[in-house]
Amino acid sequence: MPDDMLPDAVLPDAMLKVEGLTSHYGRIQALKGVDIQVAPGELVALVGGNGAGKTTLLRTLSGVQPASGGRVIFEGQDITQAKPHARVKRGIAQVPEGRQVWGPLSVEDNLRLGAVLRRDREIAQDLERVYAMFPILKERRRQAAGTLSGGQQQMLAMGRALLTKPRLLLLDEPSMGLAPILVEQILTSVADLKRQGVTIFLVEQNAFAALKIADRGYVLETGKVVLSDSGAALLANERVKEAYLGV
Ligand SMILES: Nc1ncnc2c1ncn2[C@@H]1O[C@H](COP(=O)(O)OP(=O)(O)OP(=O)(O)O)[C@@H](O)[C@H]1O
Repeated sequence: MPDDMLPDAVLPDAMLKVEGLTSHYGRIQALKGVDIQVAPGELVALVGGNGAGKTTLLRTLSGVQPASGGRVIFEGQDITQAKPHARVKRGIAQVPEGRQVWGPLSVEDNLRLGAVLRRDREIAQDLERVYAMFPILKERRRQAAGTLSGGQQQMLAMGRALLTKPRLLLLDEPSMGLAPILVEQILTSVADLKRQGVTIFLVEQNAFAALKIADRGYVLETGKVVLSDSGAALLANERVKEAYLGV
């Protein structure tokens, strides 16, 4: 393990522990033994270039992509083989790359889809919380989701994930395809969510924006973690600056 990696002992109570995780597409190995930890209440960013394996890692955490080796431990339970819906029930929600909202359905029906696995009666309250966070969604709640802009669809995808009442939110490239001002707005919302107590694992190609709000970060290259440190230290790291920040 390189000197700049955090040893396991630093996070004895990690909410999420990823140990030696591997994943394949046929003969292509996309993840080559990934070790990552996220403590309760943390906002942890994963940055890396095209094809590094970021999306594959998130899909393996949410259970839609099988792991070929290693382990995923969530709140002390081994969930490496658990089905996606079982992980949602345990409190893991993923906001997928490209939003994937249901275009013909209304904004509010999209949000309610996030709550279909819930049995409690607090859904109306949580819906109001999402509307308070993203007032534009309340304004457009009866409108078809497909008519929203890219930034609004990202808010909707985040709102839908929040309706599952997650303890761990997995975000895949929320800034993708958005104008710089919207990137800032979306990532400010992500930082707000952390302040409200949601633990967040944020995958981003926009390394600067992600590391700026992250407590800690990991750099993934060709399926392996090559660096890990606080968000601020990674922003100041020469290798990160050169490869991901264009400075
Ligand atoms: N469905 C697939 N079939 C075969 N290979 C795939 C598939 N999806 C991804 N890969 C390969 O796995 C590796 C990791 O891809 P992945 O999409 O996880 O990277 P990424 O870091 O998310 O990149 P991007 O930012 O471009 O989405 C790449 O080499 C990619 O070509």
